[in-house]
Amino acid sequence: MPALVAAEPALVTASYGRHYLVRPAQTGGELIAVSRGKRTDACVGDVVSIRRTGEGQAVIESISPRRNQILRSDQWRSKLLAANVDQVGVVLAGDPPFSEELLLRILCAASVAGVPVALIANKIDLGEAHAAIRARLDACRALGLPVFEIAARGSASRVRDTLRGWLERRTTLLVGQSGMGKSTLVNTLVPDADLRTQAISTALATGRHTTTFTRLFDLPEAVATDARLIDTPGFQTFGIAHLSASQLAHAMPEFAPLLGRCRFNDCTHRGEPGCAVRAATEAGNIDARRFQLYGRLVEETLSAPSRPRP
Ligand SMILES: Nc1nc2c(ncn2[C@@H]2O[C@H](COP(=O)(O)OP(=O)(O)OP(=O)(O)O)[C@@H](O)[C@H]2O)c(=O)[nH]1
Ligand SMILES: [Zn+2]
Repeated sequence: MPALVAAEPALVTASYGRHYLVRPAQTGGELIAVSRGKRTDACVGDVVSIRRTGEGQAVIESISPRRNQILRSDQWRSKLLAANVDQVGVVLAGDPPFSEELLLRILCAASVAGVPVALIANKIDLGEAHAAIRARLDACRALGLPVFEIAARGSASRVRDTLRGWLERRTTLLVGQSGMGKSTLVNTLVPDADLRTQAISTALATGRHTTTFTRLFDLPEAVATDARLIDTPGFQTFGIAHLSASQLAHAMPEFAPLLGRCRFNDCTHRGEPGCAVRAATEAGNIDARRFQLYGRLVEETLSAPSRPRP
């Protein structure tokens, strides 16, 4: 049957299971979309080709090539968080204490995707808890990661002033362990986020009004110019089964000058004799905590029976 409706480009602005919201480039607004056939792997940030099927509805026919994609995966399946982003912001806090292992997983996934990361240390009003993570934040700064310090529940204008320059003219993927205050931050940056979330919940019939889906917001001009924010549900795990041991080693910036200097070409920098990375750690030139966490991640990658390749 010939197609009666022309295909048009659109941006995926929300995803929940097989249901999407898409914004047609020509008309703006939002349509509810499903993907055609069995391929349901569009994600927020994708540029897709759609065809309208009825009032406010469309099918996704194809996905444009991505310039990058951030995904998490276990040994069985991988889950796309977002595509075509300029940067990742990791929200963390001292209370509850953030997991440094979880942070390293995100850093590795973003590094392999070629996407820069900044840390957003929240809840600085909790003086003691914030002081407790300061040394770890400094270790990240020493590796070249920007670290912003905010109190999302405090002054909105201060939060905006701190983040504006970093947000402007970019698409930012915001991720975080549950409880770090990411929702509070999103509401500070996008004042009508809750209302819009409810509208999306209704449209996608998610049945819940919390962030159980990923969505893209345009930041108000008053907050940041030409900026988009992709909010993801908070998580407690972040699988990186799609990464190889070598990719993990290359995702550690402090290993870079040492790679190729170990005795064995295929050194995984755990227990092998003549390992230059381990020697540097023992000499105090590499942060021992990060080296230890890296070892854990490599162990997990090497013991995974098979890795899904996206
Ligand atoms: N003291 C303090 N508490 C904050 C701040 N920002 C957020 N919180 C609190 O931290 C708790 C978690 O905040 P949420 O914004 O719900 O956290 P979330 O990271 O979105 O958590 P999930 O919904 O589980 O993903 C809430 O009780 C917030 O009120 C802050 O700047 N200072
Ligand atoms: Zn080595």
